[in-house]
Amino acid sequence: MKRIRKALPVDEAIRKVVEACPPGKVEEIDLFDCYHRVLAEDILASHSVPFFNRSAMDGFAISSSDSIGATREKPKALKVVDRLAAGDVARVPVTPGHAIRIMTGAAMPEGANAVVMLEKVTEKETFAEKWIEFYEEIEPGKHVSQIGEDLTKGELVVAKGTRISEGDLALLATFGSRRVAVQKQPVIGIYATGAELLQVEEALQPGKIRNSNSVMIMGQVRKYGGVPKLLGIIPDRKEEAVKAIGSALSEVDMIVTTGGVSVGDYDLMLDVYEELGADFIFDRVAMRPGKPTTVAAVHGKLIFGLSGNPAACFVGFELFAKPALLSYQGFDASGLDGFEATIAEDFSSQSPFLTFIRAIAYIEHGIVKVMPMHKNRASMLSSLGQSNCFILVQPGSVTVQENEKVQILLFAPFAGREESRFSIHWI
Ligand SMILES: Nc1nc2c(c(=O)[nH]1)N[C@H]1C(S)=C(S)[C@@H](COP(=O)(O)OP(=O)(O)OC[C@H]3O[C@@H](n4cnc5c(N)ncnc54)[C@H](O)[C@@H]3O)O[C@H]1N2
Ligand code: MOO
Ligand SMILES: [Mg+2]
Repeated sequence: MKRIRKALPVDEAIRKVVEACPPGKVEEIDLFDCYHRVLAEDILASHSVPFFNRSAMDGFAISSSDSIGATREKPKALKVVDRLAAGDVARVPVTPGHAIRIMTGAAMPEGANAVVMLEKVTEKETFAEKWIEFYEEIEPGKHVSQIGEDLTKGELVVAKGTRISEGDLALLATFGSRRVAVQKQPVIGIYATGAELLQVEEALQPGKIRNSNSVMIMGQVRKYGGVPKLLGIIPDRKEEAVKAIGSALSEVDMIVTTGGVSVGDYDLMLDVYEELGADFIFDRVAMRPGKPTTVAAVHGKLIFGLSGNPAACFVGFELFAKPALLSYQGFDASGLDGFEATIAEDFSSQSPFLTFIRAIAYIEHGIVKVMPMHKNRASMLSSLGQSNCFILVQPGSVTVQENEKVQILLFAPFAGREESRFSIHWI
């Protein structure tokens, strides 16, 4: 029986994907492999930082009371009784009239509560005794990093759900977290479909094209923290496709296929999914490009049937596979990350559906501007490389004048264009 395909609004389709997304799993890995992974536990400070009062300068640890009355004309003199490198612990305390030479990061000796910088003293040696003279009063705590001034024991240091940055790595190392609980990265199987497809390295042949979607999806999977698994090209034959996708399902967390989801004679993907026992989440979306995008669940795993047209495939991934990848890694992925931008030229469109126009967003004089790309058909690749966002255009006949506001959806950072750069005023 032929399926009756009803186009779902984009927001509803995204919500349904997120609802159907199985919760991700947690694994424990080495800290040194954690960069950009998603933390699966709260990290609390297991001790204060600093853990001991320490010198913030190379200088001399003194008791500030020994500096009272020091001036250029009447310097104070203290006898130097020891020397401490970072990592040392003082052998003797600082007693009145005495100082200890101390390096940045070394623990403050008992009896000392301030540090005079090396540059602020005159060093003298008399009869093998070392002395310093300095010329100003030193307030208590001067150049001393106090216990817990950075972090106090028990404080939340890195929150569950954080994508671990290089700074977070330093914090985890500080607290001895060599093994870290992180969200598992979803493994995404990628199948291209179509008799016209050649491998990337193959010579062109009449009527054929190279498979460009698979490697593009691979990049998108990596961008959102997944692990891509290229599964190759399947021909437009139902039995082979059922076998190939069916056997791949056990090895991956989700599958993305491209092509074969429209209404053509060789568009068999929906039949293939059906044969695999799929629950269809939707089989058409009220959008352009990517109208025939289909998402189904087979044995609890999501299959994304993206369109074969390169730009439609790209949009389908950004709208529906991205939230699933993020959700699997523990993020709230139910909303779209939209921004408002000022359009840089007049624009008009006519479409019965919400349309995603590839565009370049950049910052000009502190304002987010957006320039639509001109080659915007679903089948066109050329604008995919440079663009970093979609302009969302409502259905119907739409005209936008230069400098009017539009909604954009970013899928890459502001970059790649002179206008996006600005000079830093260093002074
Ligand atoms: N009668 C109708 N025809 C079409 C409709 C429709 O509603 N009625 N929808 C059009 C729309 S919209 C789209 S989008 C496409 C969707 O096509 P499919 O998802 O079925 O994809 P294919 O037919 O397999 O291929 C379409 C196009 O994309 C090229 N392609 C496919 N795979 C790749 C790949 N891996 N790398 C690069 N390019 C690929 C393929 O050669 C075709 O040119 O259907 C419209 N038709
Ligand atoms: O919906 Mo199709 O993706 O416009 O070309
Ligand atoms: Mg087709």
